[in-house]
Amino acid sequence: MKTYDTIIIGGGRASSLAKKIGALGKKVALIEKSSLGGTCANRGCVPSKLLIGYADVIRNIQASERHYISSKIENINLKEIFEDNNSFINSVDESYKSRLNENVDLYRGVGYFLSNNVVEINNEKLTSEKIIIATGTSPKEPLFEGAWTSDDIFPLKKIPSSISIVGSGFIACELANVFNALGIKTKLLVRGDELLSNEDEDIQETFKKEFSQNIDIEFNTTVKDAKYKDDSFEIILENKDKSIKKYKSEALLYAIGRESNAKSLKLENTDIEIDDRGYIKRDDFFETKAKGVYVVGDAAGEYMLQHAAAYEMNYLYKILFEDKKEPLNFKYMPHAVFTSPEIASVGLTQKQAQEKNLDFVVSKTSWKASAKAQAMKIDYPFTKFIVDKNSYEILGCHMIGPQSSTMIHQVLTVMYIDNDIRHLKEMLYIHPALSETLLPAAINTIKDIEKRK
Ligand SMILES: Cc1cc2nc3c(=O)[nH]c(=O)nc-3n(C[C@H](O)[C@H](O)[C@H](O)COP(=O)(O)OP(=O)(O)OC[C@H]3O[C@@H](n4cnc5c(N)ncnc54)[C@H](O)[C@@H]3O)c2cc1C
Ligand SMILES: NC(=O)c1ccc[n+]([C@@H]2O[C@H](COP(=O)([O-])OP(=O)(O)OC[C@H]3O[C@@H](n4cnc5c(N)ncnc54)[C@H](O)[C@@H]3O)[C@@H](O)[C@H]2O)c1
Repeated sequence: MKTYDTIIIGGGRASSLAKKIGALGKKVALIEKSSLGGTCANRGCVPSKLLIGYADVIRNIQASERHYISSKIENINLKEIFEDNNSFINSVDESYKSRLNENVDLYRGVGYFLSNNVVEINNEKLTSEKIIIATGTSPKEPLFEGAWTSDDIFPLKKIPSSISIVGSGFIACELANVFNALGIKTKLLVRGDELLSNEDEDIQETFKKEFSQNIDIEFNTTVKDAKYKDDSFEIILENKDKSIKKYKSEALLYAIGRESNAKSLKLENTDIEIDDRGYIKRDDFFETKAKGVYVVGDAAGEYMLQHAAAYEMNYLYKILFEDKKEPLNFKYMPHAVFTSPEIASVGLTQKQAQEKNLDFVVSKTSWKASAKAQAMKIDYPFTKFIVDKNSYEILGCHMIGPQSSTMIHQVLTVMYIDNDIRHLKEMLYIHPALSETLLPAAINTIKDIEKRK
């Protein structure tokens, strides 16, 4: 049996953690069953955002008429686009591997527990007083044979001429935007009548209106049957009103959520407990029910976001190696949806603030006061603030419009340092940068609070 200072199971974001611990001169065993870099780098955030880069250029060209410029896309070289993306994906493992140091022993294969502090990998037994589980999630399986999940398009083996995407969350909307922009006939199949149902209702409403202008969406529908025959699916949809629709689509992709990878860990050999969704339980210091065994990132089933996973892993490092004594408390977890239109959000939605019976004001301010925003010649972008009436604390902020994911960082900074919306009113803005749109948004909110005092 080999003894290590730390064993890490799952080499996604945690491969950086392995490198950091190795740099302290400690021996680390890093166990990865697939490609280093995990979901985000190989089949998630990065390759999907690289594709969104192409989609953004196409959307701008398509919208040029707004600026009295006639333009026509002559050709979209799908082969080059996907080859580029595939070659990035093919480089990820090597790139992560090259960053590891001599103290990290990389084991390739599925790691699992024999007991609380013994892990088996490829018939070798490893032990450590510190074991970190960072095994992430996998896509929920498609309901029909031959259908894809997002894992099947990163890398993409065959470019379809048409694709149907089931789902209405982050992945379905981001990918529908990409495929549609690239000129691949795209249909989004939604079982209810909402898109991005976790967003604030005002954001959802504007998003649905704008997004539907580009994307062919079938709401209130279920795939009753899908048979792959002669290079395409024959899809039968049953709508809520029981009507039936039949059509063909070359590809069918399911983006209906993700599930825990905990099953592969043989946790029945340990004291580690899982919750009713199959995610590993932990305390405030990321420790599972087994002493010295920790769980971080998607494997804990809390946020499913790369920035959350990265933050947690850095924090665990501080707990284990830098004497950090306080638990990590994410008061505000931001996210963005990289679609067209783009959304960014942090904190409570209006509905959540109401459910919590908080004493708050809501403001919704168009970006149109800014010349830079006017220059974009689009009407819908706005910022919505939900702010505590007594303390001026920002409880939630929701944006929809170009570069929202960047713009929201100004709000995040205030929330992080000293959460009081009055800072956004008092600070100096470069005129007429897009961020300046936060000034009237803050002024409106504060005016509203003061009116009610
Ligand atoms: C299409 C898509 C787009 C996304 N876009 C974004 C985005 O824009 N922004 C964002 O914040 N998040 C995004 N995410 C989510 C993000 O990818 C995850 O939150 C992040 O990857 C979680 O990191 P992790 O290290 O916890 O897990 P993972 O990256 O999933 O890593 C877990 C690793 O563990 C390995 N593993 C599992 N079980 C075992 C075992 N028993 N033995 C050995 N190895 C094992 C897996 O092979 C994997 O490499 C996206 C996800 C997808 C699917
Ligand atoms: N920009 C980002 O940060 C980003 C991008 C992509 C993914 N992610 C992460 O990846 C996670 C997974 O993304 P996702 O889109 O798969 O999950 P999701 O939870 O965002 O959305 C899943 C959707 O599928 C629908 N659904 C579930 N079962 C269904 C069924 N049987 N038939 C039809 N529809 C069904 C749900 O109603 C929901 O709208 C997200 O939670 C997110 O944290 C983040």
